[in-house]
Amino acid sequence: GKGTVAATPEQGDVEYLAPINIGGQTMNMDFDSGSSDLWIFSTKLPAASQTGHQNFDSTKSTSFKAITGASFSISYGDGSGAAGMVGTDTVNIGGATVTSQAIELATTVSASFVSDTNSNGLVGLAYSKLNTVKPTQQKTFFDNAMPSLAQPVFTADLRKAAVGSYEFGNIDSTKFNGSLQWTAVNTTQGFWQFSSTKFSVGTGAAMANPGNQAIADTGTTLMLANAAVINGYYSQVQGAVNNATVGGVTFPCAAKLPDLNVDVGGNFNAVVRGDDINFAPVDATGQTCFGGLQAISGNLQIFGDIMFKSNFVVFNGGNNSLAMAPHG
Ligand SMILES: NCc1ccc(-c2ccco2)nc1
Repeated sequence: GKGTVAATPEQGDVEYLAPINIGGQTMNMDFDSGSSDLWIFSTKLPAASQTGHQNFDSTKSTSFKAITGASFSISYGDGSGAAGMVGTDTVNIGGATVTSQAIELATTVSASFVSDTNSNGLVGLAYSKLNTVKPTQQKTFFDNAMPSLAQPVFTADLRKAAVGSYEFGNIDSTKFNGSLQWTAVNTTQGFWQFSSTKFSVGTGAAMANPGNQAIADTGTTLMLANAAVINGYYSQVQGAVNNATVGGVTFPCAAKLPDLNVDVGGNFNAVVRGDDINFAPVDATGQTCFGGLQAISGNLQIFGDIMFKSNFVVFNGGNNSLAMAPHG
């Protein structure tokens, strides 16, 4: 089988939401290739946390089964998190269906999830080894769906301020230009991870970024790269400054932003368009803009939605590889 759902950006492309059906109930969810729990807002939450959200009611699903004694607890890089209980139910994403998918019913969620009323949970699409359910770890939707998918793949087609799509089991060649370029991924840490040891800015010379890795993460808004990339890139942007008050690099909104070229797995170069690196104005005057490329320390970079806006991405769970091509 296969399934396709629309991926709709929140205001400002902060995250992309897509509908899934759980035991007959539709929930708009944040698909996250950087984590591996499918958790949902539920009627088990305090009433105040449920306000404004779609809340899954397990008592209204005839196919829901609790997993006695199972629980989950997850925290994300941005400090947000959720925890609760676990059951199984039928999950249908655009036609791709898993009859006994572990669904994690939140009994507590952090404040930033409560206030993000467009999102009613996450669909984790990284490797199942990262799943937080105890005492028995559970599988992701993609792992469970794979054997019945026409191809063992899912694709992300995320667009700047426009509706895109997530697709399971099929690669829609009308959604990208040219040919897909492939790399193997390193699954050791449970991410869709690859090396990225070179980069260039605009038409500039390639610069080394030795020992660096990156993950493809649809659940992170920005593109988080190490100091070498940040300095190499923003040294080419007139008026770019590290603005501690705002919390990152800003530049004049009128700045002409060069493309960023990053090596993927030593196999190909991915282009992140300059226009996609202009993330948003920092205030209503629209004079100063916040960069979509921001710093992260260490050598595991996080290529989030900013990278996906320039590239159609295929995740192949059959042979643990990943492909990219410019959007069509
Ligand atoms: N990268 C995982 C992830 C996704 C969303 C969120 C989030 C916090 C508040 C609203 O959304 N946090 C982390």
